[in-house]
Amino acid sequence: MVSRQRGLVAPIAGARRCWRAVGGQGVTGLLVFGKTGQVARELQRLDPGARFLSRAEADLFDPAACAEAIRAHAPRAVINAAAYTAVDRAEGEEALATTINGAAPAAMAAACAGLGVPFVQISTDYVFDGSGETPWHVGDPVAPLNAYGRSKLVGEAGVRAAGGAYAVLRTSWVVSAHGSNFIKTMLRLGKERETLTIVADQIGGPTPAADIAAACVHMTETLGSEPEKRGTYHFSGAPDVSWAGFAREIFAQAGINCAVRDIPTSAYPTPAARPLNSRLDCATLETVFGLSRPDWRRGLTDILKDLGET
Ligand SMILES: NC(=O)C1=CN([C@@H]2O[C@H](COP(=O)(O)OP(=O)(O)OC[C@H]3O[C@@H](n4cnc5c(N)ncnc54)[C@H](OP(=O)(O)O)[C@@H]3O)[C@@H](O)[C@H]2O)C=CC1
Ligand SMILES: Cc1cn([C@H]2C[C@H](O)[C@@H](COP(=O)(O)OP(=O)(O)O[C@H]3O[C@@H](C)C(=O)[C@@H](O)[C@H]3O)O2)c(=O)[nH]c1=O
Ligand SMILES: [Mg+2]
Repeated sequence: MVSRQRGLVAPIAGARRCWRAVGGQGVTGLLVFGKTGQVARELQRLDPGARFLSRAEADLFDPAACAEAIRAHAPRAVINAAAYTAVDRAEGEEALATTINGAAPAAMAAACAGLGVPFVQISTDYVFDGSGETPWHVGDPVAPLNAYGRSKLVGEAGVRAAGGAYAVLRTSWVVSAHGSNFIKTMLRLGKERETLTIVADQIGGPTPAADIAAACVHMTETLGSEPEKRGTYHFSGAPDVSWAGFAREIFAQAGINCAVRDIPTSAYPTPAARPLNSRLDCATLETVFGLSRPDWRRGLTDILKDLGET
């Protein structure tokens, strides 16, 4: 479990005191692309002294401008929490998604490598084709089923090619009190309907954005002194569950009286195909960075409290 209160944050806070303000652009030296997204907001909560770049300040559609922003801020570390995340819309906008999710992180990673500072890129379970039932290892073959997954894969390759002290952190099913996500959709629909039909054959790990933010910060800290830990890692909440099972737990914890009926993916057609098996084997992250899978049920409790639902 990533401890948001003690284990993880305290040592980071200690390390933070050693950092000096860089060019008046944030006091901790951490530069984050993204300001309004789920992970970006949790990073703000965790490290309010970091510098967060909005789309107006750094548009990922302009990768060179993103690299220039990094050089201008001269940060101690960079986390990319911005991305094109509209999975279905990406089917009709793959070139746009590929610039934002592919070329921009590649340019950021190259700028970070040039400055010798750590860079963390967040990627996705959607790089896998979802076959089988065993959890995906980091070295398993990738074969995305949709445009979003392909665009994220381009980003992964670009970040690796840049070298430097990078980490590609693949996560899945991100949830928080902010932005749009499955918990918020279920709260809305569950109050309107008596029954919902939800796919029960897509299995994965819902992951609280707060835990991803804590993991990213911890990884930038570690990579600063141990760049040999660069690489690709998996991080998802436990236990693995279907979307239908996830919906049931949301309604149970929120006290919403809405029945969930299991359906197969084939009964819920969407523009983008989604993987059935999104289970991620997160063992390497635990071995190398000491970060274990957070229990998403506890994260859900926190999110419902944040939303004023409980
Ligand atoms: N959401 C999920 O379920 C999952 C997400 N991920 C990955 O995790 C990371 C964080 O995702 P999450 O926090 O959910 O993202 P959100 O969808 O909540 O937020 C996306 C962020 O990216 C910004 N953004 C989008 N396009 C641009 C652009 N052209 N230039 C600058 N900023 C832009 C948005 O800004 P604006 O407000 O201006 O639109 C917003 O801040 C991403 O890399 C994503 O691929 C991985 C697995 C699952
Ligand atoms: C609203 C609804 C959804 N569903 C299904 C559709 C889908 O398979 C699943 C989840 O729906 P979403 O739209 O939240 O799924 P989606 O936006 O594809 O979520 C993905 O986003 C990207 C960014 C990622 O990287 C992935 O890890 C994953 O989190 O629930 C139902 O079966 N019934 C419903 O009533
Ligand atoms: Mg979505």
